[in-house]
Amino acid sequence: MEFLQCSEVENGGFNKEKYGWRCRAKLAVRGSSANPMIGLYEEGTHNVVDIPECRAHHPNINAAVELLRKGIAKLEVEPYDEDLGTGELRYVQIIFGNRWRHLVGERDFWEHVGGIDIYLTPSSFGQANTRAFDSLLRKLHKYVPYGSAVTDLYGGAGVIGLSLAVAKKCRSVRCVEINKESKHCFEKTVSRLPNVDSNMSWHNVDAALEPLSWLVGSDVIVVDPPRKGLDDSLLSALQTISSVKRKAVASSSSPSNLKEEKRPWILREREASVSVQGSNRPDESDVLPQTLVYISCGWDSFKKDCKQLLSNKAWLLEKAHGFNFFPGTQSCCVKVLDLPKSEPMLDLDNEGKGETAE
Ligand SMILES: C[S@@+](CC[C@H](N)C(=O)[O-])C[C@H]1O[C@@H](n2cnc3c(N)ncnc32)[C@H](O)[C@@H]1O
Repeated sequence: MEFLQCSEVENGGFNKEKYGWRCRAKLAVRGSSANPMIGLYEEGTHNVVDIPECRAHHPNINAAVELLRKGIAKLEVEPYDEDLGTGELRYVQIIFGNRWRHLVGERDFWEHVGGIDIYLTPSSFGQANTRAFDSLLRKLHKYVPYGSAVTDLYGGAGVIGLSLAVAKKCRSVRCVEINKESKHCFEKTVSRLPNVDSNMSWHNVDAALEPLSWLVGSDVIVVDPPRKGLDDSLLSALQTISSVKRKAVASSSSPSNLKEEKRPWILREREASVSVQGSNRPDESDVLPQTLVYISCGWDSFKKDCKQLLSNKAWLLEKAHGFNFFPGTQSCCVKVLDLPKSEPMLDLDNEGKGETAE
């Protein structure tokens, strides 16, 4: 399929920094084989709007759509008909999957974000709007104390964790990611980091499995889940950890007293998929998270998760910031910092319009 060429969009065939084009597309196909419509739903309907010259998509996506249009007509492929439930082609996804063929241009794709060089492959998650992401990271850095132990859940190639390792001289950074394709990106990125005396590791693990074991040992937890939000098991682990912490404070437990408590989790030695050791390897099993940073690209799931975290005062919301990752749309990316010290500042029923805009 000629579409494979679109992987080049991800691999540096254009200047994302400058234009901020979207380089992935999921489009609906309707109409007839003679006159196919390939585009997005009109707001609030399932009427497909043809967008042959979409200005938000990279031109290569538009070119691929044009090629598809010709192919549908030539091969007489019948687009889906929602009323009749008939047809052969309903949606197309452009630039997805984990098999890529290098056609032209540089084989390696690096971008500079969060103060470090990041290596990305087409099959690893990459932020579409690097300029907005860079602003988000710079803001995030301010909330992470120097020398923290950080766990970066839903970490992709580890961009957030590794930028923190460098900027905040973190004593440890653990990145947890379900997509094994991102391991190579983490390794390559680490290879270009300046000298950092930090224990850095990347784990190919489902964050929903044994989440407590990722929370214990961290001062700061960063979560950056897909649009569906946090997994239930992680949400309840975050609530559990908060109540353990409150109990510890109430009984003025020292860390060593905490160690003696019967704890509901067992820290099992895990085999890290990638591990880079700094000189400092303290026993972190008594450290509990003080700060949770929630990066969200799904407002509804974020509201739901946040309400649950704020219930029973498990966590208190300190700050929220909105970032315009998708210019020309109503979507924004929200970064929230939960710290157990002040009252909520964000009105969760205000449909995401009340935060500081960046
Ligand atoms: C919004 S992306 C964020 C990636 C990364 N933080 C970044 O900024 O590049 C969400 C990531 O979560 C990963 N993911 C989805 N479900 C997961 C799970 N259950 N456990 C761990 N990672 C998961 C996805 O593969 C994806 O890389």
